[in-house]
Amino acid sequence: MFELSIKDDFGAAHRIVNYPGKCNNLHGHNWIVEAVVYGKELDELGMLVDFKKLKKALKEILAELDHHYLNELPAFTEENPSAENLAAYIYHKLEQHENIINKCRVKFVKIWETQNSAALYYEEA
Ligand SMILES: Nc1nc2c(c(=O)[nH]1)N=C([C@H](O)[C@H](O)COP(=O)(O)OP(=O)(O)OP(=O)(O)O)CN2
Ligand SMILES: [Zn+2]
Repeated sequence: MFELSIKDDFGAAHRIVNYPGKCNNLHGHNWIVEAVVYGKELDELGMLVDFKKLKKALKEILAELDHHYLNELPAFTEENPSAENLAAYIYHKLEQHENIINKCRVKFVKIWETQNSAALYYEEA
């Protein structure tokens, strides 16, 4: 089995609705996102999936979040844009991306909200 890991980041505003503290207020983060994919079969170039394609896929997904007020996006009007929900959102977008689907599986998405706090989303195989 082979695993590939990439990282990217985005900056946005959010609030955690009903949070009993300051995170209920509008504030921002520079989130750092790590995505790990895995698979068995390499292509004729000896690659699971080209890092360029993998990074492009993640960048496209993060571009829809970057410099937005996350609570106003359709994905986060019903649930808070917490680190957990953001990690799950990115995971599901990535697994459906044309550069990923049929080439490899997403193992996890990990998102750092601050230097010291991160959430990781994965699904049982
Ligand atoms: N499990 C989670 N807990 C919290 C989340 C979250 O997404 N998942 N989010 C927040 C807030 O968004 C907050 O901005 C982050 O809080 P915190 O890690 O406490 O960051 P601070 O910079 O305020 O850290 P201090 O150590 O308090 O300075 C809260 N919790
Ligand atoms: Zn926050």
